[in-house]
Formats: sequence, structure tokens, C-alpha cells
Amino acid sequence: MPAPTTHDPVIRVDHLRKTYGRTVAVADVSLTVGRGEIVGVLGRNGAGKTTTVEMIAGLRERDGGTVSVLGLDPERDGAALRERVGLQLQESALPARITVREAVEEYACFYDHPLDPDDLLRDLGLLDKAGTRYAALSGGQKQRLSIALALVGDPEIAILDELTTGLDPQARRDTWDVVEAVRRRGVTIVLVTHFMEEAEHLCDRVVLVDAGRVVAQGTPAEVAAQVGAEQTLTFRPSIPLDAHVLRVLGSVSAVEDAGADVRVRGTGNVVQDVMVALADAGVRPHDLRVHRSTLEDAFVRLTGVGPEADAPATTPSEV
Ligand SMILES: Nc1ncnc2c1ncn2[C@@H]1O[C@H](COP(=O)(O)OP(=O)(O)OP(=O)(O)O)[C@@H](O)[C@H]1O
Repeated sequence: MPAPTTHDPVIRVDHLRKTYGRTVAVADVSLTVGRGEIVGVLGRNGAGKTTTVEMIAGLRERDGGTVSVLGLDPERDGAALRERVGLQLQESALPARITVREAVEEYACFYDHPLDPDDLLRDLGLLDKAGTRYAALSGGQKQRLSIALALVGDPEIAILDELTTGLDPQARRDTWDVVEAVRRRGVTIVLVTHFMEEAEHLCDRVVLVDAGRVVAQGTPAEVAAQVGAEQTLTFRPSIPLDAHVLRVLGSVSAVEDAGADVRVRGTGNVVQDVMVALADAGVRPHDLRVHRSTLEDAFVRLTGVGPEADAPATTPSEV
């Protein structure tokens, strides 16, 4: 799949490839990221997400394809990009006894124009933990610290890998707020995630990767619609329903019995059409539920598994 044209791309990846021995970690990935966007890289375990973003960040050499970040090649111009690209890795390896402020100050030394550590900690809700040792932080606080370390150099692009894995729902939502605040400062964000809800909430566009290839990309709604714009209505009719009343509607593709319920599938204005037809027939729909395709449906359909399956999902393809 070729990379779509994005207005003013700050990252452009074409036919990226990486193998480890006989394992093809990234077979063929093309994508673009526009300035100021939040783009999610989604895929099951082992799909090649981390390897892809590590090549974008210049941490791994590619075997094929091209990568342009802010007009530079991360392999050739790594030193120049280190100032402009912040990276939050899956696991940060900080010493247990280092305090939050010491960690941020230490990282700040690597950059020519770092943010003020206390301002950054305040923005991330960590200022009251500035003197706390790393080992004593909660999971959510450790995540926020790792975001602080990715941002302390005041980068134009931040790459965040599995930002909220292991966090409880409240800590996850707090972290989303942090990411949105970072974006409001104009930072472009590449987000690797397993969580479809996170992608739907945060991302302007998503790139769905499976077995080292891009299988879909677009807005979350566009990707969800790729597996079909079908909607399903389920309800319990107040009086026996003649299915023919609904089958004749152009937007209805199927009417099925589901125990005491009726299930109607269709597209377009199916919900409205069914409501009008039921009203005309004097039928009230009790317990009405409407289901539209979600990003998670697309994920399952296009990759064959649920996004949070534990199994090492990808049987690595072999050369
Ligand atoms: N250093 C390495 N040496 C050998 N194989 C590797 C190495 N790093 C990754 N792989 C393999 O490459 C494939 C892609 O791995 P990668 O970590 O990029 O996937 P991922 O989508 O980020 O997965 P996860 O969601 O589990 O982090 C996997 O089969 C993995 O086992």
C-alpha cells in the first residue's frame, strides 16, 4: 500500500523493510505523518510497530526503503534529529534511586534548548513528585515521567510507544489529557498502541500494521468503515412483527429472529427507516440497541485477532 499524500508531511516512510535473520519484522511499510497530527500505529503483538518507529527514530538501521523525518534521514542525520525528535520507549531503564527531578535534569543536559524541568513537571502533574525516587512511583507516574523525558528537549516530533499499557482506566485517561496538551503545543505525535479506544480518542489518523505490512490507514472512522458500513439494530417488538414490513426497505439487507428479539442489518439510513416503518406498523421497539462498525471490528477483521490477545500473534513470516 503506497503512503497517502499528507499535507506538509514531517515524516515520510516508503517501503520500509527490516529483517532479523530469517524473521521479517517489517516487510513493507509506507506511511506519512503531517505536522501537528497525532498518528497511531496499531497492530497486534509482533506486528512490527516498535521496529518501524525505532527506524523512524534512527535507533535501528533499515534493510530497505526510505525514511525522511523533518526532511532528514534518521540513519545519516541522527545527531541533528536527536534535538528535534523525542522518544518514549516501551520500558525506561532508570535507576531505582534516581528522583524525578534528577532524571529530567539529567536528560535535559543532552539538549541545546531544553524545557525548564519544573515547568515540564508541572505540566505533567508531577511537580509534587519531583523529589520522589523512581522506584516509589506508581505505574501512571512512571509513564508520565517517561513522557517528560521524551519532551524535555522540546522536540517537534514525539514518538510514544505503548503509552498507557498497564495503566488503570483513570490513569489512562489522565495520560490522554497529557498527550492532547502536548499536541496543543504544536508537537507532532506518533503513538504506538494496542488500545483501539485510545486510538479512536486521540488519533487523527491510524496506520494498521499486520505481519510487517500496512493493511489499512486513514481516520479511525475511515478504517472502521473499510470493514463495511453495516449497522445492526436489535430490539424486542411490543407486538408480533411481520418481517416483510422491514424487508421491503431499501436500506435493510437482512431481518433475523434472535430469540425474543429481532435483529435488522442494513446500511445508510437504516436506523431512521426502520423506526418510521415500525411506527407505521404500530410496533414499539423495546431495548433498542444499534451497533456500528468500530475500529476494533476493523482490527479483528483485518488482522484476524483481538487487539489485546496475549498470544505472540504474528507468526513471523520467513524470508
Ligand atoms: N532484536 C530483534 N531480534 C530478532 N527479532 C526481533 C528483534 N526485535 C523484534 N524482533 C521480531 O520482529 C517482529 C516484530 O517485532 P516488533 O517488536 O517490531 O513488534 P511490535 O508490533 O512492536 O510488537 P509488540 O506489540 O509486542 O511490542 C517480531 O516477530 C519480533 O519477535
